[in-house]
Amino acid sequence: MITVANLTKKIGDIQALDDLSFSAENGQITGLLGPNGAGKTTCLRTLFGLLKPDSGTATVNDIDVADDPIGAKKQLGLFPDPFGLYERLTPREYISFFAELSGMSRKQAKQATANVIAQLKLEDISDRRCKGFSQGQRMKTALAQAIVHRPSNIILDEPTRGLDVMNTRLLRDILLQLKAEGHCVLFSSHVMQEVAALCDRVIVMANGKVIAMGSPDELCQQTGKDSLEDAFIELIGTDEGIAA
Ligand SMILES: Nc1ncnc2c1ncn2[C@@H]1O[C@H](COP(=O)(O)OP(=O)(O)OP(=O)(O)O)[C@@H](O)[C@H]1O
Repeated sequence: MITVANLTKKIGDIQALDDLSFSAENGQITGLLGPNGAGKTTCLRTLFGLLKPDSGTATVNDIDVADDPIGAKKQLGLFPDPFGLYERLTPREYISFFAELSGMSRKQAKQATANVIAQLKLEDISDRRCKGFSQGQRMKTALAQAIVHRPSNIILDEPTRGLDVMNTRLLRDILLQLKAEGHCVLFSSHVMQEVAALCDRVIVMANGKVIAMGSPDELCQQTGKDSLEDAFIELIGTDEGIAA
């Protein structure tokens, strides 16, 4: 479970997070939906301990990220930018490097890497260098890295960016599988269809604040609209920065 409580963060003159509070439950996919500049990335970076909030707390399975960053990270998988893979490494080397960073012994890391390679059906590329990989191959390698240590919580920042339809569907299936296994999945997006199709709960954000939260159906009911897209525009007051 992931909880943020009263998070504030000012970057330069911009109030990127403004008293932001919400939680994401186990066994659910929670979407952080907001227009460009809403503060989604800032929130996720704070959760992963990459940014220090000015005030408020971020906790992962009740571990305060600021007090125990290593303990919190063990419970958290971060889906990184798939374009930032180490090109000289093979997926097997890359994934097991991160498994060891999470605190596993070399032997445990080797086994965990073999398991995740089988789970994501990466066998055909697992011993090729990442250089030249397609976007889908990169996505799967990045995701394998995020889940190799079996974290109970996974956060993903705009995971479908740059993916084609097939790979978007593949990622969707993997997220649904993680949810079915009881993981807490939190992802940010400004793509309405993706959020409507996947999320049990949606946190609507703008200007660093929570504007509304609920299931896609509840948000439609709250606003008296038929689609999440119309509900979102009603809540935010504009369709700027949103993709259908
Ligand atoms: N390093 C930085 N320097 C200056 N301003 C920043 C920095 N990081 C974030 N901001 C500002 O903080 C606000 C929130 O940015 P953030 O990247 O968290 O939004 P986002 O919701 O992830 O947007 P997007 O959908 O465009 O990725 C924006 O106004 C952004 O310009």
